[in-house]
Amino acid sequence: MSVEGAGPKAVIIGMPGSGKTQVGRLAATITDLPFKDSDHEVERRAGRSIANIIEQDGEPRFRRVERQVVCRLLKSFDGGLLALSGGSPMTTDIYEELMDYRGRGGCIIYLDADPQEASARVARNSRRSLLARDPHERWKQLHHERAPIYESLATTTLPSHGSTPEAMAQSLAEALYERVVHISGAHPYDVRIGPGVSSRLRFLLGSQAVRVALIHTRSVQRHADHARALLRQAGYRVSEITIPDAEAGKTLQVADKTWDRLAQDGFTRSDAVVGVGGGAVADLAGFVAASWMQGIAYVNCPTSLLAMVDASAGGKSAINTAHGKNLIGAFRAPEGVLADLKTLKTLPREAFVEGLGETAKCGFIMDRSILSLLDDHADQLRAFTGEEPASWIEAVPAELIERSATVKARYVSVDMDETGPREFLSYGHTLGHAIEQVEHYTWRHGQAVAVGMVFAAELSRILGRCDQELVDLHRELLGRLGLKTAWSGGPWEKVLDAMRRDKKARGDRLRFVILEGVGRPVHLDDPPEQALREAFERIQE
Ligand SMILES: NC(=O)c1ccc[n+]([C@@H]2O[C@H](COP(=O)([O-])OP(=O)(O)OC[C@H]3O[C@@H](n4cnc5c(N)ncnc54)[C@H](O)[C@@H]3O)[C@@H](O)[C@H]2O)c1
Ligand SMILES: O=C(O)C(=O)C[C@@H](O)[C@H](O)[C@H](O)COP(=O)(O)O
Repeated sequence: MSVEGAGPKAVIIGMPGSGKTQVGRLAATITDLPFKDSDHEVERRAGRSIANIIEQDGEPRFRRVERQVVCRLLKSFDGGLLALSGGSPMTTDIYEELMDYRGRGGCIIYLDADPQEASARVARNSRRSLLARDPHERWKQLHHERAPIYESLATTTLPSHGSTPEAMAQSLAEALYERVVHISGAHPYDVRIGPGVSSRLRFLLGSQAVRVALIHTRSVQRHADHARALLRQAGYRVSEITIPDAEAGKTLQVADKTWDRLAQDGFTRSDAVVGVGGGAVADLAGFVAASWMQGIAYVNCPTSLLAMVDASAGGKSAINTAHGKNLIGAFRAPEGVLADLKTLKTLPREAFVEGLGETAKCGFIMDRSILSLLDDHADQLRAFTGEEPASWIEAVPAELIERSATVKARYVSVDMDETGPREFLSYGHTLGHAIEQVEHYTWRHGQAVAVGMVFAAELSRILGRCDQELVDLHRELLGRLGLKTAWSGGPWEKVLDAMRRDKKARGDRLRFVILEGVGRPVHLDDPPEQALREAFERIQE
């Protein structure tokens, strides 16, 4: 995240005793950034202690000086870490400046302290004169008043319960380099993208869950080991469930075995599921969480590019049946999505390239800048090895993930249950899913969707809804990214039959998403079979 114009890299807010100064200083050492504490700046400017200012001139005078100091730092302390006093966000001018800073892309980190730990710390520190009398009671009262203000400002909340200042500083340092996409709606949550974001797992799961089912495939054992360690450290009882890889994990049999395990291990409605893996894991874990006891909490930790850009967010989950792809499923929002960029290191090239298919889809349906980014970096992207420097991963793939997740968020936030515009996210999927089924899931999803998009573009052109340039753009860009643009499978009748089970179909009518231009998706109802056949012929190899 970076703030537009001048301003700190991050502002740290929170109650007295939450460790803002200590944690901020440690985080500044880890990140090699300058650090300032607004209380110290006020004291430096006044040439005396805050206790002295309050005692002699009163609190209103102190707040006036503080307002001048903080408002100046918010504009001028470029790239530094700024810790504010607990009360400073309560001053209207400072609150408004903070909102403005946040609006410019600024990062505001709220250290959400444990009441016992923080008030005990305050009680030991006699310098905090505002809390000098009955510190525990006064702390609680202030917390009650201030927490809603802190929460309304925070771009990131770091609960500090039971954490050491060093661990908090590490989480804070990681939070500085993460990107956040917010998904709103009845159950809002964030998609966090960055190196090391999986350390947030405990904060998302909270204190309600006792048991956590950690669902993953063998291929990501190393990332699951990391998640297990984090969960155990946080005191959860972990049931590790390894499922078959890829589409073989998205079946009723696997779901059934997983439900059995939840029953044996005593999972109740307050327990939770964590899915670590590619899109197939996100689908199975999300479906199990949505169906167990009519729905329990879950967190997705995507480890493939495709799962990061698409499958892990949105709360749609599905399993396949013998009759087709994704025919059984549910809608249930996760508690959050942690796209830890470090996990991409082990992702095989073909799986990475496949993820570019769904990324391009987001570009075609809504955000042209995604297509430009893909085009600019096509050679490096298609040659992905996992050995790329972190600086490149955090610049190019991270940007693509953030932009694609933003496209997804725009649709999901207004149409969680897919009664309208969310269907645009399945651009290229009507034929794509049919290819996967006809090919017995030997084709990767992103590759099948790439061909499906070329088919949809051809269909649009045949019906006079777009020009040839758009079709050419599909073939050129997807081809440059190492994605397939043709398929010679069939026969047509089998493909048509599979497409009839696409979830956009209504009664006997097939429905497609086509484009009238980049960023201009529309529904196409019941197209003539002749046009479909012709488009199908044009995608033959
Ligand atoms: N629910 C949704 O909104 C949604 C959206 C898009 C796609 N999907 C589904 O997602 C699936 C495709 O996702 P995918 O491309 O991630 O496929 P996948 O889950 O099969 O993963 C691809 C391969 O990469 C491996 N892998 C994943 N991360 C790895 C890592 N970090 N290191 C080593 N190996 C790793 C997997 O084990 C697998 O072999 C499809 O089933 C598709 O239907 C769902
Ligand atoms: O989130 C959605 O909605 C999508 O359609 C995203 C698609 O990329 C994804 O492949 C999804 O699983 C397809 O859903 P389906 O309901 O058409 O099977």
